[in-house]
Amino acid sequence: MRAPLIAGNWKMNGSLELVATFAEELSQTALPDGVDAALMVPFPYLGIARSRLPEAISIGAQTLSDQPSGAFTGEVSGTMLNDLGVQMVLVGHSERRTLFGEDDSAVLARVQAALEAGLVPVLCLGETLEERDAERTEAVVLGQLDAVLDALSADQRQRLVLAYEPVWAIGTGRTATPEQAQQVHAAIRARLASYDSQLAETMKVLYGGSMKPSNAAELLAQPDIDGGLIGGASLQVDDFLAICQSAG
Ligand SMILES: O=C[C@H](O)COP(=O)(O)O
Repeated sequence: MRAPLIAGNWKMNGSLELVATFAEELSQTALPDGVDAALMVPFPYLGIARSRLPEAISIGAQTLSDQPSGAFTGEVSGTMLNDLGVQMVLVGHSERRTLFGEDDSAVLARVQAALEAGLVPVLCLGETLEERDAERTEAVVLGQLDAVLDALSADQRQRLVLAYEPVWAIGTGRTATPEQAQQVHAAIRARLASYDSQLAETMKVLYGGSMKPSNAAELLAQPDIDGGLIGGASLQVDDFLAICQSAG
């Protein structure tokens, strides 16, 4: 049984005031039984988010360096994140792949750095609209998955969370239909089974891309969708909580 995980990704948004709002609301509102929640906040807010938000909410970063330490001005290592009590980190988000040139080997290096630091990597996968139109969705998504899983040990693979995010649905208001999302999630699950049947049973595969309170329930009802990676709607505490309720 995979407990659903609702993870908010604030991207480069938010403020100390928003952290305080979430801290207040989330300390007054219990999450539904059996639902895990996480917030991926910008680097400057990680420490205060960890200290002010309830322990039940995991705190995540949005990227990390592929290096453990050294002369890499501006970078943040997995060990530093761990020092702050951060538990998770996004890796391979499409905005990192597209805007910051992170290819599959850069993504793999960051997954390995996260594992080395004791963090849970949330590995993001997804196709562009052009790739979907060319009927290459599964080839692209499974290729991104293999590029990481092939290089990890069986034990390391078990520590990942996956997020399928069709690039054309991110921040566009255009959500994959539940059937479209389920089809890709099922293909991911089948590929996981080709590595290890236990892995396919236990690994959480989240959906991301314009998930909001009005569409979360039907997406989360799909058998292979184990939660959501929420961008825009995670900036409103009421919307974030409503999506957590939908997962309950
Ligand atoms: O990480 C979150 C995703 O990029 C989804 O963002 P969105 O919910 O604003 O479409």
